Amino acid sequence: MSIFPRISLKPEVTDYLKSVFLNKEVLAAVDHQEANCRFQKLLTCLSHPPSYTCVRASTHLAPLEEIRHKLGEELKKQQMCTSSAEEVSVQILPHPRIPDVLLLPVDGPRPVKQLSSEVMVGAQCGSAVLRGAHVFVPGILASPKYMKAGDVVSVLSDLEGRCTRGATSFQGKKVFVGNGVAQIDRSSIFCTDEPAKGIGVRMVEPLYQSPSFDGVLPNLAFLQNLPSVVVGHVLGPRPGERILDMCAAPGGKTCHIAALMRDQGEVVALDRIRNKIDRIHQNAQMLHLRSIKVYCFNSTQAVSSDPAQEAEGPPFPPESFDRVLLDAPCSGLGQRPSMSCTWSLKEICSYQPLQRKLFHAAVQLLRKGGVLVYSTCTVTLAENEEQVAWALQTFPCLTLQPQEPHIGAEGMLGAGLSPEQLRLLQRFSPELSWDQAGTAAPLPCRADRDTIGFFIAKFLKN
Ligand SMILES: C[S@@+](CC[C@H](N)C(=O)[O-])C[C@H]1O[C@@H](n2cnc3c(N)ncnc32)[C@H](O)[C@@H]1O
Repeated sequence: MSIFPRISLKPEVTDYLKSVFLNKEVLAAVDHQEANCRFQKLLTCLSHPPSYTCVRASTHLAPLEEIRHKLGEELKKQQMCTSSAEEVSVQILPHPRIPDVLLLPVDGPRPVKQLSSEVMVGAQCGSAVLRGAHVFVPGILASPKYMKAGDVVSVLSDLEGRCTRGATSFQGKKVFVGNGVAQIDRSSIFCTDEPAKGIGVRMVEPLYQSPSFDGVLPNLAFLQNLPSVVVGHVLGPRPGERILDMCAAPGGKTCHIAALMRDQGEVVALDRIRNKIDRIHQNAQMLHLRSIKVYCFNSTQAVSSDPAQEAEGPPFPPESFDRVLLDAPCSGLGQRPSMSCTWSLKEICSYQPLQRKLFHAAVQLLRKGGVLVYSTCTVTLAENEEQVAWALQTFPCLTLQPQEPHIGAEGMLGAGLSPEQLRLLQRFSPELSWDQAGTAAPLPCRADRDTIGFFIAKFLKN
């Protein structure tokens, strides 16, 4: 059900996206009204959270059923703290086709009454609350003047990033995301030299209720969007192989790859941003994975000009890897929920050249007969199908491969790809089933459709 306004974008970005979703090839296949209706649904579903939470289970450490049982027990304990014993029920379902996925329904939107006491949080924090998080202190922008720990407050998300930090009220564009209990006085948030950390508002009546995974079985249950889990399976790593993850932080997919290899072989994880590298180490340690080697490195320069170089770390000689994952930096327009994006069209369009540079390095580093997977969490043609068309033309050694599992839709029309090529691509398009019927379907059926916007292409190097 829609309760939030459509995602707010700069008009130039809306016009651009509309021209993408109503491109000539699309309009030759479906009528204008239908294409426009899909585009409007996209803008609406992007501002709403998916109707379930996806957990990747560490099946390299324990069987799925055991993890499912333990998770159920932990979440029951969590619920007992806020509800009476009769009300406690936790539904955790396995995914019918993906052996390491557990799905938990989200209850929402719920009829929660907004209060007069308002805590304003940043848009990113507001989106996290809609996916089950509490409010952490750094996310708080404004609070009532005399707010004390223990006060019951409403939490609202600042849609356009206009709320001044430390304000006592805010009249700009905002949306209500639920009620909670302040864990900290206002003075400890804004009037200290040492910035406070930890939970600032514990959500007790969120608009969308889903379990908080903060500290719950951290080594066995890893929160990850369903399409991101699909990427690991599509890459298909095998024990003993050497794999490169070119854009790895925070390491969700790196760890999945190592887990699928039963921690046998080597997974090289690169990321350009130094302070994100620690997260890859932490995640690998938490999941007991030792086959991961992490380096802070610009992957566009990861190919060594000296083919005889035998160094352990980057740059690497050409053809050093059995499989390469290029989970590319992208405009991120598929993320849900996302109520506003303040980026200019120039920013949105800035990723295509960088992705191509990374692609060049990926193809060189892959051995003949190896597999390359390219993925993004965005919805544009320029970063997805157009990149595939460009890659097939630029690298005659590459051919598109079928994906397993293929639970999303096929590629989108508009980049000149043939119907056979489009069928080999996997595009997660939540707008295609954004209606009452789609969200009312039983969970395992709707899980594959009610996802973030995402794209996956799999290539073989001949
Ligand atoms: C989509 S995120 C990766 C998410 C990650 N694969 C996961 O599943 O947890 C893209 C990452 O690319 C990194 N990045 C951007 N440009 C890069 C470059 N030239 N070389 C290496 N990493 C880069 C960013 O720092 C960011 O962490």
